[in-house]
Parts: sequence; C-alpha cells; structure tokens
Amino acid sequence: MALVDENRLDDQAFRMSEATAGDFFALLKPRVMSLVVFTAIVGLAAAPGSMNPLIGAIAILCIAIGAGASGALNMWYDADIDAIMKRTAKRPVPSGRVQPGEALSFGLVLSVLSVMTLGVLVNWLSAALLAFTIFFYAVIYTMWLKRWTPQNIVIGGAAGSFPPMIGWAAATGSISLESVILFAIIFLWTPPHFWALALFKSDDYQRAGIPMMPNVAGEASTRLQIFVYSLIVAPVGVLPWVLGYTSAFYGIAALLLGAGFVWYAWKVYRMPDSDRVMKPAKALFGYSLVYLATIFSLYLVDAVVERFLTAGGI
Ligand code: HEM
Ligand SMILES: CC(C)=CCC/C(C)=C/CC/C(C)=C/COP(=O)(O)OP(=O)(O)O
Repeated sequence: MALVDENRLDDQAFRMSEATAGDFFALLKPRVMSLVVFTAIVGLAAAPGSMNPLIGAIAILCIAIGAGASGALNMWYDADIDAIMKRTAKRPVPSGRVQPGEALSFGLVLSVLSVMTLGVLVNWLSAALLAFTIFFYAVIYTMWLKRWTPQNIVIGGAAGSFPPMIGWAAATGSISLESVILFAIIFLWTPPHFWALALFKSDDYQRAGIPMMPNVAGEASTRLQIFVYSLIVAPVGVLPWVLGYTSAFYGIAALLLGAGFVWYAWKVYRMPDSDRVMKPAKALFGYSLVYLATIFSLYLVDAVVERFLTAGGI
C-alpha cells in the first residue's frame, strides 16, 4: 500500500501555490498605500523634536507593512465581491492565483510583525494606533460597514486618516491638535475622493450588492454631498496656517488647492443625470489625488524649511 494517497494530492488543501511574488505584492494594494504611507511620513517629519533617522525609517517601514497587511486582509475577506466587480476581478484571490488562506495568513503575519516591531523599536503608542488602524480597516470597515451602510466610507474613512497621527506618535510618543488636524483633512477628503469614483463605477457596486452612496441615495444626492464635503475640506486644509503651524506659503497654496477642489466638486454637482460618461466625476477623482498629495507635500516642505531656518538661527 502506498504511504501517500495519490488522490489526496489533488485536493485543494494540498495544491502547491501558483502565486508569484508579484501577486503577494499586489495584495498590499501598493498604489493606494503609497499615498497613505506618504501622509505618515509627513506626520513624522512635521512633528517637533529630533528623531534618530534609522528609527524614523523603521517606523515608516512598519507603517507601510501594516498598511499593506490591512490591504491583504481586505482582499481576503472581499474576494467574493471583488470577483463580481470588473475593476477588481483580476485581483490575486478572485482570479485564483493566491489561495484565500494564503492571503489571510500573509495579512495576519505582516500585521503582527509590523505592530510588534513598531512597539519594540519605536514606541507603543504608535504601535497601538497602527494596530487599531489595521483593525478598523480590516474588521470595522471591510467586514461590517462596507456591506451594511452607505455611510461606510464616511465612518471607515477614519482608517485612512490615522497614518499621519501614527507618524506623529512615532516621532513624539504623543498625539497633538496638529496631528488631529492632519487626520481631519484626510477624513473630510475621503467622501469626495471615493464617491467621485463610486459615481462612475456604480454599476459594479450595484451588481456586487454593496450599498455605496450612489446606489442607495441616488446620484443627485451623492453629487450634492460631494459638493458639501468639498466646502468643508477646503477651509480645513487651510487651518494649519490659521493656527500658526505653517507659513503663509502653505496657507496660500492650500487656499488655491481648496478652491480648485470646490470648483471640481461644483462641476460634479452640475453634472446632468443624462451624462453617463461622467467626465466631471472622473476629473474630480483625479484631482482628489493631486489635492491630497500636493497639500501633504507642501506641509512637508514647510516643516523642513522651518526646521532648517530654526537650526540656522534665522
Ligand atoms: C475608506 C477610505 C477610502 C476608500 C473607500 C477608497 C477607495 C478607493 C478606490 C476604490 C480606489 C480605486 C482603486 C483601484 O484602482 O482599484 C482608490 C484609489 C486610490 N486611493 Fe482611495 N480610498 C480611500 C482612502 C484613501 C486614502 C486615505 C488614500 C491616501 C491617503 C487613498 C489613496 C488612493 C490612491 C493613491 C488611489 C489611486 C490608485 C491608483 O493609481 O490606482 N485612498 N481609492
Ligand atoms: C496604516 C494603515 C493600516 C493604513 C490603512 C489605510 C487605509 C484604510 C486606506 C484605505 C484605502 C482603500 C483603498 C480603501 C478602499 O476601499 P475598499 O477596500 O472598499 O476598495 P476596493 O473595492 O478597491 O477593495
């Protein structure tokens, strides 16, 4: 009698993984997470005091790995709906290149690794914030809010807003009003960022049965809500200058960028129901990325210049 039952080797559980390193990298949602990690870098660099550059680099690496891990956990749980939506059907799990168990273990191992390393080598406040953010995205948003309420991304947006606070906490071991304002900018930016995309991808969400705002409240209401959020995020983007955290250089640029945001959102608000190409919504989605990347870049430049001038006694 053979020691190994040949038939059992064909079972799913015994199948060798067909996944490549590229598939595992894709599980980290690298494109989205690159901007997320950039906001964490800004939080870390803008924080007062000096930090050992090696510890700073370790902190950023841990945040990047933790963010990617939360993306893997999201893709593990969402494989059923990702398979239905055109935009996501080719992802590693729904396309069968990565087994669900592999994605789950990958996400869990990286989550524990990133949080523990951040805690041991940097500080436990930033590690606790990172753990909470991973939990918020993977469990509160993905497993609960996303399939339950059209306010999913309004509440779930908190997850994407924490990284600058984590960076700040890594540098200082504390939370401050300035880091809460960086949180608020991303939090208020998320609904227009995402609903612009949800407008022109609403068929996908409809088919998958996800209660995104355009599918539940309708396109007209979503367009109005996008515009209202743009009216709030624009002044909040200028708040760091008003409160004296940045120079006028940042403040004026933020004012102009905010005016641009309101303009793009206004075009979406005025978009006729009959417009199925939805160019204004696509333009706003693109602009939302430019807005956040630019405003955080300016914040970084402002903080670095300020530090340079202070160090030089100017
Ligand atoms: C709950 C909050 C958020 C939701 C629901 C959301 C949703 C999405 C979706 C569905 C896409 C399209 C992704 C794709 O092409 O497959 C996207 C793209 C993107 N998002 Fe978000 N997002 C959120 C928060 C954020 C945050 C906080 C950031 C960065 C700080 C961000 C940065 C990006 C970037 C950079 C892209 C473009 C990726 C590319 O080039 O394909 N998002 N977002
Ligand atoms: C440090 C840390 C843990 C950061 C996490 C940051 C975070 C939560 C970012 C959210 C980004 C995002 C792509 C949401 C997509 O929503 P979705 O999952 O509904 O989009 P999908 O349909 O493309 O999967």
